[in-house]
Amino acid sequence: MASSSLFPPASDPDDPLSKALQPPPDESPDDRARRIQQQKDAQAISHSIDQDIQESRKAFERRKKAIKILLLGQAESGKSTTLKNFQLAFSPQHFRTERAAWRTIIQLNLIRSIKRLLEVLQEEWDESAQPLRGGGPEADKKGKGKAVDRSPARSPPPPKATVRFSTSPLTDQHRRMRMRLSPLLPIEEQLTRRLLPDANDRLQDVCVRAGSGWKGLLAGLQSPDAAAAAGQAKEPRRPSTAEGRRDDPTAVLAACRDDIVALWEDPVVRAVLKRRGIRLQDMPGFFLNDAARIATMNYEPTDEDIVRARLRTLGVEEHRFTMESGALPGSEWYIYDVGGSRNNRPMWIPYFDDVQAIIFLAPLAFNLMLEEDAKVNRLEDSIMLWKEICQNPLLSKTTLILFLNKMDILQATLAAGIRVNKYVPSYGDQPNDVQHVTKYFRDKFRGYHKRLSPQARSFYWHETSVIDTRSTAAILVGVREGILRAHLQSVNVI
Ligand SMILES: Nc1nc2c(ncn2[C@@H]2O[C@H](COP(=O)(O)OP(=O)(O)OP(=O)(O)O)[C@@H](O)[C@H]2O)c(=O)[nH]1
Ligand SMILES: [Mg+2]
Repeated sequence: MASSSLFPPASDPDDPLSKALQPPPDESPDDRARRIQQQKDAQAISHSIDQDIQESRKAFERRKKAIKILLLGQAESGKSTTLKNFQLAFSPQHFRTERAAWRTIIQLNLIRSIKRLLEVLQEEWDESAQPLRGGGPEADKKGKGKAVDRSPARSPPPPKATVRFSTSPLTDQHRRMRMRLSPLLPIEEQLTRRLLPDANDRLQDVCVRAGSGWKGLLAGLQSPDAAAAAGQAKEPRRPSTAEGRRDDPTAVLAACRDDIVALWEDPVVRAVLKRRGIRLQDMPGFFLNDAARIATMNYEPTDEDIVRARLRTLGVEEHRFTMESGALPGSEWYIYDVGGSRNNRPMWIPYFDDVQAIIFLAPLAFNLMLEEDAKVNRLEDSIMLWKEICQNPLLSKTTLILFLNKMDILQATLAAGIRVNKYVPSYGDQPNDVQHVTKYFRDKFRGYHKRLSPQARSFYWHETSVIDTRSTAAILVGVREGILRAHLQSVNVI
């Protein structure tokens, strides 16, 4: 131990170090007291180093024995949402301690939708006053096949065509509402900059860097009354100053509540959105339908709100939790949640040789393109990623579990009459319904798994809508038991 080597026993008079440490023969009482104090301090430091080493050793052993799961899939596939379902189902107490931080994220998600709505209205005003390229406002979106146009407000097209857009049905009343909502606009930028100070380009949506302590930062950002009320709000909250904090969205949202609700429910606005082919409902982190509940001083996120909140992941986040119930309660699990966009993918590799299972999220988004590359179809990208994972030799013994996620969106897409064979010609004239479409793509994933896996392994898959916490909890119980069984088999316990 470090403590014994620092202070050799006094009984060894020949030891050179002991000799060097001997007090001088003419030591004064003050010097003696100082020397003894220094020895005590050094001993305390040494003891705390010993403890740290022991703790690290224990943590290392714990991690070695723990079950580790890696969540993979492209951006927006639902990895972080699956993680939240895991926490909610198996570690609910811990999940709920983070409610205060999620409150701000949900408010920012709502503000983002309002911002997009106002951008659309602005485009409508601009275009109603200016000449347009032939083909109308939808012409440049068709090729992309995007259900939602999430691009920032674009400048009006160059005035080289002859077609004039009809006069906008929007009125002065709409302009006044937009004016009153304008204080919301800078909030997102201000808060996002605080969460990610080194971001230099325009941020697509709310994101945080892994391990940046954003939950603590966000919980701390709320005004004292907001923080006090988050958790057990009994009294309606008041902002701590007349204006509230400049970057605490609560007071500004509450002041804008009636206008937000009125604008979103306005039939003229809905008609404009429909005509322009924009479905804000499909944006990640869509909360406009809940604006009346959220834009209040004492808003408390529900579990479902937290699960639906959109927060882009950057890098790799490690989440450790202890099972609060079920088989092996008290067992430790590590879940690694990764950023799915292309520039994040190289960061996945260091985690490959140390995980027991991968949950791969693949939404059957056959009609959407990647946000980071509008030329690449999302489903093609998912299949390409799946192939890489299946054939990776580092993962040959890893259990792969496929979640065909966002089944609710697939259902809505097919119900809206969007045909698969328009985007995937090989689908041919098979029925355009959920059952056939799911089977077609599931068989593709299964085929690649069988053909490319370096050694035979079972194919596990689930159809999921991970924003539905109830059905997801049932699926996760099965997933957890399966992973546990495979883990115990691999260490020869069963
Ligand atoms: N309708 C629907 N929305 C979903 C589903 N799963 C996830 N979402 C939403 O899709 C958005 C993206 O989900 P995330 O879990 O943040 O995606 P991610 O894979 O972690 O994305 P990155 O962190 O960017 O890699 C969120 O707004 C979710 O609420 C689903 O099954 N159905
Ligand atoms: Mg994520």
